[in-house]
Amino acid sequence: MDLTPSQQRVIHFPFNEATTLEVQAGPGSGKTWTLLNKVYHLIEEQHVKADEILILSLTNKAVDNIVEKLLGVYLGKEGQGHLPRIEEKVDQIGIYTIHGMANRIVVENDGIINIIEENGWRGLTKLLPALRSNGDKNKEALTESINPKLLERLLQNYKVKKDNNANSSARDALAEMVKIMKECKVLTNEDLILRAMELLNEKVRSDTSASEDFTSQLLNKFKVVLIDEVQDLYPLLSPLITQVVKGKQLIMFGDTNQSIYEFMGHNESVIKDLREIHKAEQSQTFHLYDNFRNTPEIIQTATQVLRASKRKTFETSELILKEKTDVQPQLINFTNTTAQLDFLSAEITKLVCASARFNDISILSRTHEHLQTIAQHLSAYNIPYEKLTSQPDWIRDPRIQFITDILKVVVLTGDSHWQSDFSIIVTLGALRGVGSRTLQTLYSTSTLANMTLWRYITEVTRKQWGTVITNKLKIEEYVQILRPVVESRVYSQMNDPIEILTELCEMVYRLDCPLFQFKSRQEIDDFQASLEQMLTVLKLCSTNKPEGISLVKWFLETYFDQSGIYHHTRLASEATGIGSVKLSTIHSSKGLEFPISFVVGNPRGNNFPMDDNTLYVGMTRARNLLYLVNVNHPRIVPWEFKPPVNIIEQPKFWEYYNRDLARSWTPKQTNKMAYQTLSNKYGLRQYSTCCRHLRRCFKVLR
Ligand SMILES: Nc1ncnc2c1ncn2[C@@H]1O[C@H](COP(=O)(O)OP(=O)(O)OP(=O)(O)O)[C@@H](O)[C@H]1O
Repeated sequence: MDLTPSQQRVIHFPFNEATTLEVQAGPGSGKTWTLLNKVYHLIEEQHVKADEILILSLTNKAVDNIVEKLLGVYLGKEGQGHLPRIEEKVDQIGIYTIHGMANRIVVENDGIINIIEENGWRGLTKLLPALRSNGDKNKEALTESINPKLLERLLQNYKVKKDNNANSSARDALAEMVKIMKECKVLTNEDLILRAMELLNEKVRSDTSASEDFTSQLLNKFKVVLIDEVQDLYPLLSPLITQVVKGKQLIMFGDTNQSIYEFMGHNESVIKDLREIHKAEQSQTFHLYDNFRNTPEIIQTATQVLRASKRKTFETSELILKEKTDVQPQLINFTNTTAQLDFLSAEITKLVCASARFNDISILSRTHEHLQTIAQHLSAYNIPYEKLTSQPDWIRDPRIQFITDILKVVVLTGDSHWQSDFSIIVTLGALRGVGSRTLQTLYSTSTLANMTLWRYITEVTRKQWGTVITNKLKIEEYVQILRPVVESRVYSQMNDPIEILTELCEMVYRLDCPLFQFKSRQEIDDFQASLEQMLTVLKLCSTNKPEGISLVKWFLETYFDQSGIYHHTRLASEATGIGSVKLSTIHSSKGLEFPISFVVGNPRGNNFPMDDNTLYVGMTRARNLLYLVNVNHPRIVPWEFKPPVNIIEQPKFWEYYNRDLARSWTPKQTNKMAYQTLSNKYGLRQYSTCCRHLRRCFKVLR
């Protein structure tokens, strides 16, 4: 692809330390493409070394995308023959998510840490002393029925001193929570950023010019920092990024209309901070507003969603735009979920019969729950799909979190660098019959005795545990099952992923944990899928484990990053098969594009209007065909849309579509007969109802 004059200006912007280049760009204007070419130019023409370049983004997916496409840019320019040299060079570039960078700083200085997940919050709620509201209904107080989400919010407010509504006993309890989290080395994502900032500041104060560690390198080695999707940064991140950028060349790319994390705080203040790092005369702003992605019909409708003041007013004649298709975005509303789901599967079938590929299609929704319902429906029709979540499903599965915590207990207990009771609290607290009172008593008496919780439950006899604990047998059983494994250190010697997982599951099965009491076949299938993914990541770890560390420890230290690699490999290998429809939240679809997108609202859910920017991001992911299904937005008004077309009857559109994707196409490829046969055979509503009925019978028979 030839670079446009505006892209060229960014790429040829001279390299000078302590300068800022801000690139403001619209959707599909080639921001990422320009960033990649800029990196190539910095290294090959402006003589900046690969390991002096730092690229930061907010999501793992954006980082993966950059790594993969950067290899593509190099290969395009230098040819396949240079692959090993190119890979080595791209490897040297520092490409991180901001949390990934913070994590490296903290682990390098403080050792392994626990980033708190759903099960962790649940465990912590059990440690809260039983407090009652002080009677004032307007004041938020801790009660016995506090849920994990509420605790997370209360703690967050407490830390930023916004807890004026909490009563004094609630405040004491929150102070106690903060103390426990500190003792157990448990961090929230916000804590991680703040701790990284503290550590970086400590380095600034000491002389680190000769140090080789990562934290010092951040300050001294890198010369250029490129930040992608700068509109997604929120105020908490600002001090850390500002410190890293100081004195270097900052090149930031962003589109304020795609800012979708405003609930974390205003992005404008971050942009202001970044603009002020270097002097105004050392800063320049360039614009990219061409649109290579969306059809004019799509971008026009998407722009309509923005307030008039936010719309960029450019003469269309100045811009590079795609040709018109004459197929407007398709607006459709359903009053119930079944009808919506039936429409999705029927329309996907139609699209595929009309020459689209499964891989071309994305379904974007606001919530994971809605996507899960859609996923179940697609699997009933055997339509292949893939979820594009920022975190793979298996990591978010509470059962897998429990298994991983048990693995931490058996592998890390007794490790001198790992003085954390957290996994024990979380796993004990998840057992049947182990309530708040038991957990609180055990934890406070072990702290008083100056012992870790593990030492306390294994060394102090149960008679001494006190009378408050009524379910001592349960805890003894836990000790009996885990103790031999902890003491024998058997897991540290295992190298076979299947053996590790099998042993682990057998051990977990012996613990009486309600999480493993499945209520439906679907739950079993979901858990099995998660286990399979965990196994794949374990296998991956066994192929890249360095010398001198056990497989399980390597897994515990790196599974988060490794699962990203796994996810990626799976998607790549999939490209050769029949492909799959991509299911994603709008937030996770950031930076991606798809030939066809369905942006769907949930007709049954809490259907508050989508905010302008989120909807704008969702709509601008579509290259050629956009469906707006149950989209609830004040500026998307039905009477401004033409009635939906029968897409299989639009040969001109399919000619355009295939040309845009550089695929050859003849009208014969649109197979109306196939669609007719399928819909006659399976019907729409009938098939779905019958299918659900069959699944229910099947479950009973099993
Ligand atoms: N100079 C060019 N000529 C032709 N196509 C281009 C050019 N630059 C970018 N493109 C194409 O435009 C599309 C959008 O590019 P890219 O994904 O980089 O946009 P973006 O600005 O990052 O979008 P968004 O902000 O919406 O994520 C891609 O398909 C890319 O290959």
